[in-house]
Amino acid sequence: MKIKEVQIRKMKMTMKSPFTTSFGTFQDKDFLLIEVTDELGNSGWGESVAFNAPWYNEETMETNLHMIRDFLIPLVLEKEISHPEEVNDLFAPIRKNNMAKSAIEGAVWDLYAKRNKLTLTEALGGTKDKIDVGISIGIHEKIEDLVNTVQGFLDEGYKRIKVKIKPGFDVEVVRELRNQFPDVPIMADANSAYRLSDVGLLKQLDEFGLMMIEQPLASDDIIDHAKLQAELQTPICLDESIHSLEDTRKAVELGSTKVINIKIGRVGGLTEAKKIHDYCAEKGIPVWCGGMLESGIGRAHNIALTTLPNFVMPGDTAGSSRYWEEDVITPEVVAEDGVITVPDEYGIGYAINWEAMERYTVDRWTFKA
Ligand SMILES: O=C(O)CCC(=O)c1ccccc1C(=O)O
Ligand SMILES: [Mg+2]
Repeated sequence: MKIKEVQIRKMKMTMKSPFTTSFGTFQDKDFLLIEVTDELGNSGWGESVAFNAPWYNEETMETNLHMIRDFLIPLVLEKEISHPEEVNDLFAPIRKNNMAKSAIEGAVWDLYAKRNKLTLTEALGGTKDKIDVGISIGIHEKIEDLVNTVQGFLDEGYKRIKVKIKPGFDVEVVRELRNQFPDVPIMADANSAYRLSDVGLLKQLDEFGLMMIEQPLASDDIIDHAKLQAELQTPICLDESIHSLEDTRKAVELGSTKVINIKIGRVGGLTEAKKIHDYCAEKGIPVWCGGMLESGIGRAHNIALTTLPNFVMPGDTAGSSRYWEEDVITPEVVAEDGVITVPDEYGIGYAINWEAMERYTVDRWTFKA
């Protein structure tokens, strides 16, 4: 197939409620959507998960716009691509900028699946028709408010509770949650808020039987995480530190991580995500799919990825209604009793809600050969 046209849409959506992590609060989401069109008129969609500010990683919506427009689109336009795995090779001359690459690569996967009358799940080799999902809950000023929020999501049926922690909002919070919810699978995500010297404090979390602690130490570290894991009973799960299969291999070999959170954008696309999945399956490392507060487009990609067999733990892919008054896809993603039914339409499996799509679009650019 040949990519004849690429369109970038700049989107502006506002989440129903603010989401606070150790590095800042999100509510307004400005992000990019990509639509690629082939010579037969088929189209595929991808989402850039870069945020407005470079808090989670160094990319932003604006750096992604620059990379996509000035470097990545020229590498795919008019190229003969027989399989989306080739997009990685086309992008190889460009260093990093994984979220920008992933936005286009994801669109090419959707296009490829639709053109070949496959679901994205089938194109990836996924094996599930339903996936279990958990929910990620931001930092709340008051522990009692957090307890109420957790109870609400448990009532909706989410299979696992992830809470954000940071220094000063950690041991007591987890203790209270464990008291209130003795049997619920709970995990904590620190988003790199601690140093190895906090080992004493982090060890105090061991008594609460957390499923795992996500990214306790620096986003560029795998050495100190290995030292920390040797001291902790709670399994460490790396998020920010993993950008590729190579990073995964090194972290697993060092013993820095016992679980991996795979985010498609962070690793540069579905092809690399699948490679990480396959490697972890071989090594007996369970994986789950992380989230970046995506719109329905990115969410649909996450669902398809999660159908691969070694996604054995509930991910952060909650239903659309957890984030948005109205999503850009139809039907919206629905989590019923913590289970999402994998769509059976071709490609990402959801149609565009054009009315919402246009309403949330603030700018757009079209590129042709
Ligand atoms: O619901 C989601 O999409 C996941 C939310 C989440 O935990 C998160 C949100 C923004 C930035 C980083 C993270 C994270 O997984 O670390
Ligand atoms: Mg995380």
